[in-house]
Amino acid sequence: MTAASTSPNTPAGAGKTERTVTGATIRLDGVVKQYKGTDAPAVEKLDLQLDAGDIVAFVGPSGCGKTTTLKMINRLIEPTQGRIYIGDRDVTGENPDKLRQSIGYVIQSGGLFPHWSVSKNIGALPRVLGWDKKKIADRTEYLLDLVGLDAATFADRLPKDMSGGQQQRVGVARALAADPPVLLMDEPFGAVDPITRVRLQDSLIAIQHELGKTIAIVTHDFEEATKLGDKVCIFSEGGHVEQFAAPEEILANPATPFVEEFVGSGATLAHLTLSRVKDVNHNPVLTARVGQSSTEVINQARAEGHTWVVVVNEDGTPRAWPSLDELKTKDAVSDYVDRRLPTVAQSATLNDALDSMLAASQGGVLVTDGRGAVKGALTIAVVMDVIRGQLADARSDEAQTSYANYQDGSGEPADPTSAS
Ligand SMILES: Nc1ncnc2c1ncn2[C@@H]1O[C@H](COP(=O)(O)OP(=O)(O)OP(=O)(O)O)[C@@H](O)[C@H]1O
Repeated sequence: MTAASTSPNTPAGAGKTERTVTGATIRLDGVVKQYKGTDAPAVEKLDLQLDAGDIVAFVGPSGCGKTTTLKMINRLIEPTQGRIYIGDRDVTGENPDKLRQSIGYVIQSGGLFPHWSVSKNIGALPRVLGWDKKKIADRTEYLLDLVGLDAATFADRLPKDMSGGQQQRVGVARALAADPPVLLMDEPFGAVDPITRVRLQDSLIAIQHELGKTIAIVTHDFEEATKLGDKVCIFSEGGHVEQFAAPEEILANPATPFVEEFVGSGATLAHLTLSRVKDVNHNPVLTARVGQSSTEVINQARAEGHTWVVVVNEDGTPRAWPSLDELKTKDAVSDYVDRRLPTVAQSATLNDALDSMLAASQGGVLVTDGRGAVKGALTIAVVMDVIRGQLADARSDEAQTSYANYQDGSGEPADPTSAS
């Protein structure tokens, strides 16, 4: 079930090409949940298949049954009827504690044990499974690196001494500790600020590209759903599936009036969330290291037509982006770190890139790979060009009477072929 294979499909969404899949298919077959003492089921007869290696985002109005559906997969909530399969296993009758050892679970704010260090939190399930100390320590280090935290700095910290975003990263590392094929995430990024949220989303996409788990994620945010989801499942009351499709398909062809209304007037802008930083041209940058001769760097930058450079660490992560005039003030490239440097991952959307520029009051943003190394820069002019193009396309699709072709009083567009 966890053998590596290559997905035969290349679904849209998080920008997939050929990739490793270690996840398992999740299948809900006629699943019903009726809570005791309620008149109507919270989830009525749900049939749903989440393909191995996909991220599936559950969205819909409050109370429609998203969380109930998610928690039935790991049996934190017991279905009233129906069967649930993970891979070939019918898990409906399995011991729930055992089942949960093979399903990662991430909740808002990470849900860490507050009095345990980061490494103790991550090693919790491996210890229950009887792994030896060395294997647990190696796995912890690997996972901290995977979620973008330095093991030497964070392994012994208590959750209270970390930011919300860092705690959430540890929450993801802990959920992946025993290498489960399935990861369930319940509003994982609901409690962090918007910039941290974008970083965590990009991190999840990078992790998913590396691991290929099957991930179900509940979110209130349609934009987040379209960014993360290979497929988005839009629920209405009673766990009724209004549409289950790739985000592009939902935006282009809403299946029901409910979906149309849910997606709403934000649909045009939501298209922006489907354009990724990696899909638009970004400019090359010249990188420099601390201690390099400023004259040398300036000469090279001039020869290549740059007016500024990016000072990077050994691993390629950026420290600062001084102009050539700033470089000139010192003999060697300084070790200054600019804490407000705007960066976006290649998997980020153009919306994210714009947010990042606006938050830093800059006309550009550095583009980084999954591990944070600088790959180039994106300017506001490039983003605006793409937005203009998309808005023009969206408008021409709307086939409405426009200012230019309106004929007085008729309410109809003028016939462009008739002479008047
Ligand atoms: N333990 C419970 N007992 C009775 N009813 C419940 C229980 N838990 C949830 N419900 C009801 O079941 C329905 C679905 O709840 P659920 O939490 O799955 O919705 P949701 O879509 O995740 O909502 P939200 O977005 O607000 O978190 C709601 O009407 C809710 O009030």
